[in-house]
Amino acid sequence: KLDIVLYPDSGLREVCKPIAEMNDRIDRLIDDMFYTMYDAPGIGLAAPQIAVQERLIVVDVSEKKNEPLALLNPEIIRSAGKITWEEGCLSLPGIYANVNRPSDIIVRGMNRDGKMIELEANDLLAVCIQHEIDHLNGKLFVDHLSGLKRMRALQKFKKLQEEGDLDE
Ligand SMILES: O=C(O)C[C@@H](Cc1ccccc1)[C@H](O)SCc1ccccc1
Ligand SMILES: [Zn+2]
Repeated sequence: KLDIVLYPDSGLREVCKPIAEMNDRIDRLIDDMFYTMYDAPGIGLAAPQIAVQERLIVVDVSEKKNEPLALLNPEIIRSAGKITWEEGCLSLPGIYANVNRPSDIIVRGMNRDGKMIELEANDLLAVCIQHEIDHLNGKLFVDHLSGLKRMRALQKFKKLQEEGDLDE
C-alpha cells in the first residue's frame, strides 16, 4: 500500500507528465495504485496522489470491485449533459461538496496492455474519470466550488487535520 498525499502538498498542484510507453515500471505502479485505491477504500486514484507526477489513473466504480480500469494519458474528447455529485477526495479526507460536471463523456487513453482505447462513460464513472483527470492537471474538486464554499471546505479540512494532530 502506498501513502496517499494530502492537501496542501504541492505535488497535487503540478501538471503531470505524459507517459511515453507501457512498461514493467508502469505495470507495477498500476498494481500498487489499485491495491491502495481498494484499501482506502476509493473508486478512483490518480498517480500524483501517490507522489508520482505522471499521467496515470485507475478507477473501479463497480459494486463488486471487479471492473478495474487503468488509463495512461487519458483525454476527454467529447462531453455532454450535466450531473451534480457529492464528491470527496482521498487527498482531502472528510471534505464533501456538490460538484457539477458533464454526465456523458468519451475518454481516450492507453490501457495497461499498451492499446489506445476510446470509451464512453456515464454518470458515476464519468464523474470519477473527470475527477481523476483533474488530478493530472493539478486540479482538485474544491476548485469547482464558488470562492466562499471552497474557503469553508478548506477551513474545515484544516480544522480536521489539526484535530487529528491533537489526537496523535
Ligand atoms: O481522491 C480520489 O481521486 C478518489 C475519489 C474519487 C471520486 C470522488 C468523487 C466522486 C467519484 C470519485 C474518492 O475519494 S473515492 C471515495 C468514494 C467512494 C465512493 C463514492 C464516492 C467517493
Ligand atoms: Zn481526488
